[in-house]
Amino acid sequence: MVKIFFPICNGYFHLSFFFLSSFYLSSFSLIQITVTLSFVLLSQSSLCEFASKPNSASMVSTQFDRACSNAPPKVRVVAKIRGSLPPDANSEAAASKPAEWVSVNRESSESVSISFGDQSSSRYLVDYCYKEHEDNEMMYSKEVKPLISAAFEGQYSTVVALGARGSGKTWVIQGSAEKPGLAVLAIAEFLSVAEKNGKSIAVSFYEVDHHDHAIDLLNPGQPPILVLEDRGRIQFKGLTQVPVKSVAEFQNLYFTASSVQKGAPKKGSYEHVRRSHLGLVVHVFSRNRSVESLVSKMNFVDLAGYEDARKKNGEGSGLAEINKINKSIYALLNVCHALSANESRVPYRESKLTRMLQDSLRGNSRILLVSCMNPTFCQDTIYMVSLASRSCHWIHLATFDSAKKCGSSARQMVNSNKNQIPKSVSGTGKKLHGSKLLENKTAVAMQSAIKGRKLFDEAGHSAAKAKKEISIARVTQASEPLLDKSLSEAGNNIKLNSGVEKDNSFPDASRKVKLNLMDENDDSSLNTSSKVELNPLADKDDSSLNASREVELNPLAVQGISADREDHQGKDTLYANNYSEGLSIIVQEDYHNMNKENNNSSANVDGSPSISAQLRELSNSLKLLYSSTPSCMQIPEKEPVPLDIQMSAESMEPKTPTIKQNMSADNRWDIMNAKSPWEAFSMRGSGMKDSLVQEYLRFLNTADKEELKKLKGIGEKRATFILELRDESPEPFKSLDDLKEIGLSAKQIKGMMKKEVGELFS
Ligand SMILES: Nc1ncnc2c1ncn2[C@@H]1O[C@H](COP(=O)(O)OP(=O)(O)OP(=O)(O)O)[C@@H](O)[C@H]1O
Repeated sequence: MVKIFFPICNGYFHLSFFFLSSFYLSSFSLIQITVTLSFVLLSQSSLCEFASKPNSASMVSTQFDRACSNAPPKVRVVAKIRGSLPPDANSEAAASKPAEWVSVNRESSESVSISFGDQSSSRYLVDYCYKEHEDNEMMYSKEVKPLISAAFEGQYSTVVALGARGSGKTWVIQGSAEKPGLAVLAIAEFLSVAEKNGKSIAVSFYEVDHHDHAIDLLNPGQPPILVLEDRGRIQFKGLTQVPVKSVAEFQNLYFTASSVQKGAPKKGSYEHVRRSHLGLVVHVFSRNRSVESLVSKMNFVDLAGYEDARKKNGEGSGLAEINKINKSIYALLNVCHALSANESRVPYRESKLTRMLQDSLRGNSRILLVSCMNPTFCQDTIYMVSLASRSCHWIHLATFDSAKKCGSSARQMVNSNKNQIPKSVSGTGKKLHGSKLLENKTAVAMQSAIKGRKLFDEAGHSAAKAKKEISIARVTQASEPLLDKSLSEAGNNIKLNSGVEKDNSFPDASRKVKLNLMDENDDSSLNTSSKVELNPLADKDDSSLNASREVELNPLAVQGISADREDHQGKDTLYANNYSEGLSIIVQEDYHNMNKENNNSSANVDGSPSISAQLRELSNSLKLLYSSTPSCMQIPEKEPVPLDIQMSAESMEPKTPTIKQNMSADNRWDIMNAKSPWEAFSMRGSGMKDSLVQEYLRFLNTADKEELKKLKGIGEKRATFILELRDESPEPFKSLDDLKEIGLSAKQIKGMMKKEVGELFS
């Protein structure tokens, strides 16, 4: 028996599954128990589905959201359909039929939805969409000019153009000599206001390449720019600032530097595709140029074109570059999402670009994402728009659902739920943006679910990788409140079969989801193999939860997803992509439903334990099994055995195979097989070096300020900085390379290590 409840609230499928399960409690009797599991399925696909359904309720939501928060949104997302040159000048433009491919629908006074081709059921919510005939001037006066006035009052801001290749990003940011882009138009305004107010303007121009190196384009040939942080203030080592006094001077500088960067390639030519992000920084100074007199900064970022790596045939540097560039695009969108969700941890350190922009993104700064769209069919454009939309419109999507559920009495619902829910599941006790609404239970659950996971990453666009991305640790951790008791203690074999039955209306909120705990048709019942797999989304009934030594929660059955992807390729690829985009499962205790179920179960006539007790038992067991399973075991490869030995071995006693544990940690296996004492000695030496480095990094990640200062090369300033880094990320140093973040060169790091080791023998 399966009951499904959704949606509950806040744009996430909050599914409560009531399972009727059977398992043997003893070899003689079959007792059926009902187990309640509450899953909060937080998935990008579900977000997208809500994005695709911005009906009248979304209007309510957007208005409601804005009404709840007087402050303008931190991240604003607008779309821009690329314009075209006259047909004879640009053949692709001639073929463009935007009206046929991109549809824009007004959803409210503050949002529009975008759909592509005949996929009118998939719509992406953005704040505004500029059509192909609406030029940069229009976008500038509506979106950018207000940010410039704010810049003179100290507000930092960042304008980012993102999109597929050839979607018009450079056109939007830089423009051409005849048709200036946003950056050029902005400089004119900056100069004019600066003159009136006695302020001065300087610019910097850099690129972040696929190696994640930031290169100064106004002073090329120098080592990569270093991003340093001193008492919360970001400083750049190696980034030139050039004062500008006129637009012509700026244009000259800007266009020259960007053409040098691009090596003046023919745009659109595959071999010469630019695979780097371009960043322009406009610094506003109150007096002369100095850190102290910096009033604010405004950034213009022309991201490298997004390209689906799977489309590139073959391997090699091109593929690796695409992957790296895509990764940094996801990193930026993750940051935007974290900021718009007001999360406590913002993953600035995941890419150089986000580090470069860090001080312009945080605090009360504003971000404008311009999602550039190709006017003709382009799958990458759809993907980019969906990501941009989700990076900030998740909150609207969230309220959409609340509004739908609660009608006009949304506020009442919030209040009525208040008492039932923990204030903060995540423990950070932090508010969400504009969020009285989000005080309700599912909002907290949603916030918690968003935390600790990346929204956008490589897996987001790859079904196969999506499976890997769902880490055992994360899901297991998230399941802890529920999975509380020992299965092995209970000594029972329990099978959980779960399946998703998808129909053609998959993207609709009404898609069918079925989870079975008991499947009588499944003849693989009571499998006592050493693997536990909980697979709540599988088309086939081949997933089971078996008592085991190894626990794996796999929310995306590869089979299911691959099939889905293939089915939808072409016509419905978008759904497949959305579906595969890192669908995450966070298992959480839903107090309400749990109580309800407990009430039912407390009436067990056969005197069997209550459902919650049994559930606790079951979950504890899983936890125990998982914790007792060594996480890193490797079985050495078998040596080929000569035939004669094989034959004689048949008569020999069976032997327990040798199992090597954590080989990489101590090289024990290699050392055992070393051919000479010297080889063994060298191996041991390098093993010791590794562990010393690890110890050193662990020290940097955990020691207090006074202890840190005991290290050679770490003074008051660096120690403070290290502690600040730890506020951002609990483990900022994962390799010696990360020490560059605190301004140490590779040579200095080596020297420091040598001194530390030398000390041991002194
Ligand atoms: N509004 C417009 N009007 C006329 N032509 C345009 C417009 N926008 C873009 N184009 C043309 O479209 C082509 C691609 O534009 P652009 O170089 O800006 O794309 P891009 O997204 O920066 O590309 P890449 O990803 O390769 O960096 C260029 O030839 C550009 O001149």
